[in-house]
This record gives sequence, C-alpha cells and structure tokens, in this order.
Amino acid sequence: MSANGTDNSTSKKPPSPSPLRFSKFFQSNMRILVTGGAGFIGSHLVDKLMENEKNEVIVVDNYFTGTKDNLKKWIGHPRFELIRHDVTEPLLIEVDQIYHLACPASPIFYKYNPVKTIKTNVIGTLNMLGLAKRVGARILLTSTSEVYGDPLEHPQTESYWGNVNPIGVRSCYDEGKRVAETLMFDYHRQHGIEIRIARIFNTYGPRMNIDDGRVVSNFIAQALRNEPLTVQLPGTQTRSFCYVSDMVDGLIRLMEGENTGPINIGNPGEFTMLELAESVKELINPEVKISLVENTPDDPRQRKPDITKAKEVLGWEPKVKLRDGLPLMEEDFRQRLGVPKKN
Ligand SMILES: NC(=O)c1ccc[n+]([C@@H]2O[C@H](COP(=O)([O-])OP(=O)(O)OC[C@H]3O[C@@H](n4cnc5c(N)ncnc54)[C@H](O)[C@@H]3O)[C@@H](O)[C@H]2O)c1
Ligand SMILES: O=c1ccn([C@@H]2O[C@H](COP(=O)(O)OP(=O)(O)O[C@H]3OC[C@@H](O)[C@H](O)[C@H]3O)[C@@H](O)[C@H]2O)c(=O)[nH]1
Repeated sequence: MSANGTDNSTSKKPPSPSPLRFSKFFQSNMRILVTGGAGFIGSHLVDKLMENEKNEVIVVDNYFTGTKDNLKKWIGHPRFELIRHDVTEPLLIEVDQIYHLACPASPIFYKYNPVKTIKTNVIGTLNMLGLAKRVGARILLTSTSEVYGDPLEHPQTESYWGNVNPIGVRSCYDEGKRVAETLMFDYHRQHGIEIRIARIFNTYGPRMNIDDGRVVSNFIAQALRNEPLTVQLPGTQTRSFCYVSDMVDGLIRLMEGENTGPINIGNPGEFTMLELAESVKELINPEVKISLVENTPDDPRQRKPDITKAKEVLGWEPKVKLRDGLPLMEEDFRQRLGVPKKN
C-alpha cells in the first residue's frame, strides 16, 4: 500500500541521487527546479523557496504566458538561475526537487494551440520524469480540478474519476493533465520515482496577466477600467477561489510531506459567477455594470474541492477569504493599469 492509501505501491527503491549531492559543497544546499516559474503561481512559489537560504532555485520557462518581469527581483542573485527552455525538449541538469508547473493555465491560452498544450502536458511531463529518474529527484506535478471535468460528484474528492469530454475543446488540457498524472504514477510504480500530485483549484492573486482571460483577473481589470463585468451564461455556474499564498504553502507542504497525492489544493468557499461579479462590484467599483455574455463549450457547471485529505495529510487549509484576497489583487492591478484609488 502506498502513502496515498490506494493500491499504487511500488516495490522499487527510488534511484540514487547524484553523487554530487554528498560532496561537501552540496550538502547544505537543495537544488530546486521550477518549470513554468516565470508564470503566475510559479513566480510566487519561487519567492517563497528563495526565502530559504539553503535553496538554490532554477527556473525554466518558454515565456508563452509567463514573463521575466515576475522574477526580476531574483535575476542576478547567486542562488537563482533562469533558463529559456521549452519542456517539450529534454533537459539535462542536476537537481534534487522538481516542481513541474509548465503549462498554460487560462482556458483562452491553453485552447490557442491545443496540440502544443497536449505536447506540453505529455512530452513535457515525460521529459521531467526522465530527468527525475536520471538524477533521483522528487517531482511534483501541478495537476488540476479540470481532471474532474463537468463533475457529477459535488464537492469533488480525490477518489472521484471525473466526467471529461475526451474530444472537446478543453480536452487538450483536461486529458493532457490526466495523462500527466498517469505518467507520474507509472514512473512511480515502474521506476520508483518519488512523486507528488497536487490537484489545484482556481487560484488568483497579484501578477496574473491583466489579459489572462480567467474570471477573477477579467472582472478586476474590467472594474478598474469601468467596463461591464462579462458574466458568461448562465452565471449560476460555480467555482472555488484560492489565494496564491495559500496555494504556494500547500504545494510546499505536499513536496516536503510523505504522501504521493493526488491531493486537492483549493479553497472550498464556493461562489456563482454572478456572486463573484457582485463582490467585485461592491469592493472595487460600485458603479460598474454587469453584462451577461455567451459562454464557451463544456464549461463545468460546478466546482468545489473536498479538502479533507489536505487537512489530514498536510495539515493544510486556506487562510485567505475571497473578500480579503480581492483587495490585495486590486492593489497590484491598479499599479499595473495606472489607475490610482480615489480617496
Ligand atoms: N492558476 C490556476 O487556477 C490553476 C488551476 C489548476 C492548475 N493550475 C496549474 O498550475 C500551473 C501554473 O499555472 P499558472 O496559473 O501559474 O499559469 P501561467 O500560465 O501563469 O504559468 C504557466 C507558466 O508555464 C510556462 N510554460 C507554458 N508552456 C511551457 C513549455 N512548453 N515549456 C516551458 N514553459 C512553459 C508559461 O510561460 C508560464 O510561465 C499550470 O501547470 C496549471 O495547469 C493552475
Ligand atoms: O470573463 C469571464 C471569464 C470567465 N467566466 C466564467 O468563469 C468561470 C471560471 O472560468 P476561468 O476561465 O476563470 O477558469 P476555469 O474554472 O474554467 O478553469 C480554471 O480552473 C482550473 C484550472 O486548471 C485552469 O487552469 C483554470 O483556468 C467559468 O464558468 C467561465 O464561464 C466569466 O463569467 N467571465
């Protein structure tokens, strides 16, 4: 029986770490690779990892949706390296841990070049697992609540297998992440790789791209520009929003803990998109209009994580409520959009 309590056990020992790990110089340091580290969650994760003076952090990113700006405070730091690299190509470096985040996350961007999204999830994850095997690193995959598709079980527990359209316009991402999870477990069972899988639910916070296309960033940018908040029909669909600092805390606990996952990491507070629009209106711009617009195909109708496992296994639960997180994000968007707060 494996750490996640299911029949995923492996009799294989993990491969030995590189001999360099045992040399005097390396003993005090942990070398951590963050793929997709120039993106939204990745750059916040890098900030947190860099706080520990024993960590050396290497970011690889192809800058499809991320930017060097998100990492500017670390560029030139002796414990930090940034490499332009696409994870669909093999990578040969020596590391102890891999946080594998590289993949566009906003539906607009992952649907833009769906074949590339699948390659990123499948070939990219294979490459990172190959690296983990070669150097004996532990690897964490940021999977998604989208593996549950349009869920028929509510709230979603990790044992739910999901309701995913295999041929729809979201499938490149949903099915790509499902295959990525399969690859993680096959490498674990077949080669003894140490794996961790987080199923992340909608996360928001400072540094999201202004034109990212996801709902929280859209509504905040629209409220600040005094443009109508575009609620996609029917508006009664629900999501659960996690503030980014809570997410980063959950990911690090998962990496450092003993459980393979998958583990849901998200905030169980559940809101309809109309409720979210009303909150943004009330907190940021009471004058703004709300307009109902067409939705896109296969939009999940409800989503809420059951976080019992995260609480039990990681001792983790989110701390930041939506009403407290939205103003923190507003601050950052005001600065970037050049819209100061009126007194
Ligand atoms: N933010 C969320 O709500 C959410 C929810 C569920 C899962 N996730 C997962 O978390 C991870 C990070 O999400 P995010 O919100 O920070 O997204 P993001 O788009 O801001 O960041 C993704 C990063 O990966 C990079 N990237 C994309 N394809 C790449 C490739 N082929 N090679 C190298 N780099 C590549 C991008 O340039 C970007 O910097 C993703 O794996 C995403 O699927 C996020
Ligand atoms: O302007 C908008 C944008 C979106 N929406 C709605 O808001 C809801 C959330 O949409 P988002 O685009 O923010 O994100 P989704 O929940 O569809 O996918 C998200 O969750 C899981 C992650 O893996 C994905 O990476 C992430 O994008 C949807 O119901 C959508 O119809 C609006 O009402 N208006």
